[in-house]
Parts: sequence; structure tokens; C-alpha cells
Amino acid sequence: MESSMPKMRQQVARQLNLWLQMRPVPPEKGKKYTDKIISGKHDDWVFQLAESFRSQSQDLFASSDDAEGSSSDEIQLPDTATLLLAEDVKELTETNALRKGNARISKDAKDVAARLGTDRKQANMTNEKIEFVAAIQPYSPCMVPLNDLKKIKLADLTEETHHRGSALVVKRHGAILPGRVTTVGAVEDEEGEVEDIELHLASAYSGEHFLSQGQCFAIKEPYFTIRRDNVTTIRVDHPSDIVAVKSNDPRDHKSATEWKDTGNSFFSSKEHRKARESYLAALSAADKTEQPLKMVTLRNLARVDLELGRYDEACEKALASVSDANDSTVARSHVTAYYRAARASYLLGDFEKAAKLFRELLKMDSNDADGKRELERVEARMAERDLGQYNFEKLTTISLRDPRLDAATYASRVRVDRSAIGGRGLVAAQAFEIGDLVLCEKAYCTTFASDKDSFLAWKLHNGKLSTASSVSSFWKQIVLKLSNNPSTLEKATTLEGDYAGIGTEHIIADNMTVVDAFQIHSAIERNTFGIPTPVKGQRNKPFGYTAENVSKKPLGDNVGLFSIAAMTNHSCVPNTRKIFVGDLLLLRATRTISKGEEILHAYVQTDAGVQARRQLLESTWHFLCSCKMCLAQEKESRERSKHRDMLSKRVDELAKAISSGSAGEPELAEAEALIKRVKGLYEQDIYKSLPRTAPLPLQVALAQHRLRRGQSAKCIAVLTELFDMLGWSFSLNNSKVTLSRKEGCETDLVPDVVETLVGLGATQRKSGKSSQADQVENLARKLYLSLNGVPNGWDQLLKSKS
Ligand SMILES: C[S@@+](CC[C@H](N)C(=O)[O-])C[C@H]1O[C@@H](n2cnc3c(N)ncnc32)[C@H](O)[C@@H]1O
Repeated sequence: MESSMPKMRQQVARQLNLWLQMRPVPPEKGKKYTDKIISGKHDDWVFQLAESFRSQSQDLFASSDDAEGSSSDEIQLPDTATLLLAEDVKELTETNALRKGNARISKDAKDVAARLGTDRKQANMTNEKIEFVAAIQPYSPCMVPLNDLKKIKLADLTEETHHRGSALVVKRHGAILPGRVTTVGAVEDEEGEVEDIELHLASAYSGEHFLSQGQCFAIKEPYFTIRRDNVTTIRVDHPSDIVAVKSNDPRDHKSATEWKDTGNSFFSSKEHRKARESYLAALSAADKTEQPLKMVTLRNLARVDLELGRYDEACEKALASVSDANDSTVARSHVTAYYRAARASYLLGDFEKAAKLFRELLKMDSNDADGKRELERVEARMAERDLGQYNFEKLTTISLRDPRLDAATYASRVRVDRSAIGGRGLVAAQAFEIGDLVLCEKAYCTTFASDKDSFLAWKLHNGKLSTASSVSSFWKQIVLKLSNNPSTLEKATTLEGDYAGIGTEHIIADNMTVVDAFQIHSAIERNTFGIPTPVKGQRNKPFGYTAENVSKKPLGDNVGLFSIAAMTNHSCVPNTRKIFVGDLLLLRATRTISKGEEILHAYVQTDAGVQARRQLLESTWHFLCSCKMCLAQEKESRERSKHRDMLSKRVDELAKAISSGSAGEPELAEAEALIKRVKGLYEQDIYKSLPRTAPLPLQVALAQHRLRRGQSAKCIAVLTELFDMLGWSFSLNNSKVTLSRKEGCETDLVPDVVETLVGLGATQRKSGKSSQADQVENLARKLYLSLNGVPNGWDQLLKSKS
């Protein structure tokens, strides 16, 4: 173990370095932390890493807050759970190899309980550590019903294996330690044998419930293994591997009415899972004569399923409750049932069904205010879905309070097809102009760092320690959402990943949808989008809102799954730019796109060097980027790019001087010469129409300067050259204004360019050239939209320049 430590440290340092490259943290700070890890002053180097991440995170936020003059003491560190290290995994594999075929050693129940008590104390003591998740060798969930499995006992667990074809029936023994990543505890079987149990991420929701209830449950095809501390344990990773078992306890024998009433009181106290189980028990206890009771219970079940996010079932149960004519309160209860079924359909995004059900409801009671309001809501979603009619101003404001927006997906302008670049791709179903909305997609699932139940975890996967992020809680959320709503399974199961798992099949066993937690993990690794957080006082969009009412930036990332946008392949010179409004992802065209052309966006920041971009693309998405920009930059001599980098300092200095008004004629002449020099350092043959951004800051400053001086013609000349450098062909003469480009780019255009155009339009208007002014403004508006995503702030910008 000792000998491999330096290597491991370097690996971790590399990972951390890569991560830091992508963050707004000064390089010297990043280096400090990676050096610490490499030198490894303490034996427990991972603890040191966690600590350095902690301080690094604080520094990160301190540095962003400093700029705004606020304090960093607002940072909240997350709770913790399990620590499982690379070395442990290696050690485990070795120990397990030794164990194979040996008999399980019976555990002393008192010892287990005592150990759990100690663990609890330790868990509390280490409450400030960042959690670790270890992705183990994936294994399949059980796909057969409990009745088809052979019942075994704890004493039958003899090998470190998955015990396919068997099931254990157990209940909790002693305390449990619920964690966000892993819940540990002990279970006992009928024979009084005791064994440890670990419920990991996805299985924690269902498992914790059974454990905390002390209720009997079955573990299908139990995975018996050895923990890092050499303790044997049953490990559960898939939620559907845990099944409730009917209790034989006479105290649990109640009438259908009693169960229903119990369910109602659990519902009142917001104990929704317990309420659901009670209603289910009521349904199985009810006999044929109790039809009205069954109908009421079904409606109540639909209500609790809505609360639990189980929309498929909520809809089904609500509709099942309207089939009985003997119900004495038929009319009113049918309205309630339709309302619940319609709401569930709405929340599943099935607006057709929702509208149909609300209309049925209004036929029964045309005055129902809730029904009317909800039907209007559905119709608004349909307009968004069919016509792309969004009120982005309003949505942006709402998103600052609650990023999960009530909005529909608009995807009719694109289709999924085979791609010439790789696998499937998103293709334009129509032609687009610069700034056009190509796609607006509502996330299937999101985790925001500010969510109450979001947590951070360092992830250990295939021996590599990857970034600390909220993706772990996202994984947990998404598996839950898929299990709860089988009709939405393909939102994640059809996505590309490294581990195929159980594929796209809908498998139901014991009334539960089987979701392969490892398959989903693999799919989200490749397909998750990071969503930027608006930070107080910082523009998180080129022009857009400043996030005045966001008081602090929470620790961690915001992530979302957008299944349509996930089909988009990458290019470093993409034809769309992505912008987020809450949990909506917008793709705007950055150049004209023809019908049938593949839609591309940039997975990484395109202003990073070609090597850094390629490295990141390869490590996360496993492909070598061969877009035009990568090929050009690969061909270019390093001397030329180094030379440009050297000149960039002077470019920035001069740009600053010109913008502040302190530059005189000599500086202006130097600026013009420098632009020519930098331009000459790009090889024309290699770059052709690709963006060349090195002189951009100086060109922008110069164009603005000319405009301020009222030198419109000179301003137009600078702008024409600037656009040419960015790969655009721009022409502005007395009769016509045109702008077009062959290649797109996500990060080349800066807001200042658009502002200069707006200013130019205003100058033209003042000098009586109103038709030309209209054209310039129209063009500026398109660029504004392509850059900003939403029209917010455009009117103010126009007014400020007029
Ligand atoms: C988010 S998915 C995009 C959709 C994917 N092509 C599919 O069929 O599901 C990302 C994966 O697409 C492929 N991909 C994306 N951009 C690519 C590119 N420029 N060149 C080659 N493969 C690419 C890689 O396999 C990558 O891991």
C-alpha cells in the first residue's frame, strides 16, 4: 500500500489540477493545493485532500465574494458519509479473493449493536468531512419477482458474491446510521442471525424507510461482500432489490377502514411514504363489498402519489377511482379524481392528456375554478411547446427565486438522427438565422447546489478520484425519479454511456420498475449539463440579469439532465450557444444553419488551448475532437501562438488605456500597428474563416473610441476588420447592412461588440440615416439574442444609447 502512495497522490493532484483549470480560482492557489498533495506531509493524504478541498472551496468563494466586498462566512459545508479510498478497493479485492469459498462467520448481535453505536459517535465527530463515493464494479439489479427466488438465511451467505436466484428476508437489528451516500446498519433474520447492511446512494430511499420502520423486507439476490474495515456486509445498490414483505405480526392486522384512516393521519402529518403503504394495505384488506371505500382509498393514494412524485401511478389510481357508480358522492369525487389524474399527466409533461382530463372535469362542473385555472396553464405550456412562445423576462425573474420553472420543452425545430461525427446527433429540421431559438428544453431532472438535500462527494471511479460535485446527489435523485415514473425511463436509459446495464427494457418485478443504478450513473457521467449559478453582483449572462437577489453562491455544482440536448455533439466552433434560464436550456444559433445540418454546441470552454480542450474532451467524453478549430490549431506552429500570447499583455494594456480615455495619438497609432502584427501571426491558409480572437480587446476598444469621437466611418472600418477576424463577413454601406459567417463560435463575440453596434445605429439615426439605423439595430438585436439567450435588457440597452 505504502509504495503506491506517491503515484496515487500524483493521480489525485492531476485530477485536482484539471478541475482547478475549469474553475475561476487563481492558478497559484491551485498549485498550492496540488503541491500539498504531492508532498503528502501526513500519512492520511486523502484526508488532507478533503481538507485542502474544503479550504480551497472557501478560498474560491472568498475570492469571488471579495470582489463584491461581502464576507465568506456564509459558506455552509455539507454533511458527510462514507470514506472509501482507492487503496481500500485494492485491499478489498485481495481480501475477497482469499475469502472465496470460506464459511460466513456468525456475528455476535451485541457486538454489532455496540459497534454501530461507536460508529455513530465517529460519524458525528467527522461531520465536516466531504463525502466519498466509490463506484464499484457494476452488477445487475435482480429482474425476477420475489416468489421466483429461493429463500435463504443469513447463515447461507458463504461466499463474497451476488447470490443470484436467492433472497433473504430480514428486519432491522439495532441502530442505523443514515447517510447521504451510504446508510449502514444491521439486520437479523428469523433465526436470530445478524449481519451488517450497507445501502448505497440509490437504494437508500427505499432501504432507509424499511430499516427505520423496523419492518420485514426482502433483499433480492443479496450481494455479500467485505467492507474496507474488513467487516462482512450485505451491500445494496439498486432500489428495486429491496421489497416489502407482509408482516405476520397480529398487531398489523387491521380492517380496510382502519388502514385507510391510518393512511389519512399519516398524510396529515406529511409522512407520505407511510401513508402510501397504509393505503395499499387498505386496498388489499378491502373485500368486494367495500367498493366505495376502495374508491376513496384509490383517490387518496393518487393524492399521496402526487406528493411523492409518483405521477404514473397517481394518474392510474385516480382514474381507477371513477369507475364505481355506487359511490354516493360520485359527482364531486369524480371531479377530484379527474383533477388529480390531470395534474399527474401535466407533471409528466403529457399536456394532451392533461388538457383532455381538465376538459372532462369542466364538463362535470363548468364552474370549477381550479380546473379552469389549470386548463389555462396547460394551454400556455402547449403554446410554448408548439410555438416557442415564452415570456423569458418573467421566467428569468422567477428563476432567481426558484430555478425549477413551470415551462414546456420546445423541440419541434430539431430532430435526432444519425450523425456523421459520432453516434446520434441533433439535426436542424428547418433553417435558422443568427440568434434564432433552436431548442428550449425543460430539464428532466436537476440538482441545484442550493437544494436542501444536495450534497458534495468526491467520486472514486475506476481507481480515479474525480471532482467533488453535486453529481452524486443528482444520481440519487434521478434513479428515484425514474423508478417512480416508469413512463419516463427512456429519458435516461437511451443515453450513451460506458456501461449498457439492463438497457432500455421496461422490467417490472414486485410492482416496481427495475432501474439499474450503475447504468444511470454511466449515462449521467457523459450526458449531464452543468448549470451556472447566478452570483450576487455578477453578470452571469453577457448582458442579462445581475443576480441581485441571490445572496450567496452555494458550494457545489448545479446539474441537469436534458435528454434532447444530450443528443447534441460537440464542436469547438459550434453553430449554437447554450444559455440557461433556471432549469431551461436554450440553444441559440450563432450563425445561419441550413435545414438538415447537424446542430453542435461546445462541451468545453473554447478559448482554452487545443491540448487542454482535447484532454478534457477525451477524459470525460472519450473522443478526440477533430473539429476545424482543433485541426487548425494542431497544424499551426507553436512559435506563432506563443508569440501571440506574448503580445496579449500589450493588447490588454493598450485596450485599457484607450477605453479609459488616457490614450493619445501615439497609443492609437501603436494600437493599429499591433492589431496588424497580431493578425499577421495567424496563418491565413490554416485559419481561413475560423475565429481569430487575439486582437479582439484592442479592436473593440478602438471601435468604441472612434464612435465616441463621432468618427462613424472609422468605427465601421474597425468593426469590419474585427468581424473579419472573427470569421464574419460584415458590410455596411448606404443601402444595406449584411453580416454572415461560415463557422460559429461560442465565446468570441463579446457584449461590447454588440453595444458598439447599437451605438453606431443610434449615431446613424441622429444623422438622418434611419433605414440604415434600423438595419444595424436589427442586426445587433440578433447578435444580442445569440449572445444573451433571452431578450431581457435589450430595450434598456437601446434606450441607453439613443
Ligand atoms: C452527450 S453525447 C452526444 C450524443 C451521442 N452522439 C449519442 O449518440 O448519444 C456525447 C458523446 O457523443 C460523442 N461525441 C460528441 N461529440 C463528438 C465529436 N465532436 N466527435 C466524436 N464524437 C463525439 C462521444 O461519444 C461523446 O461521449
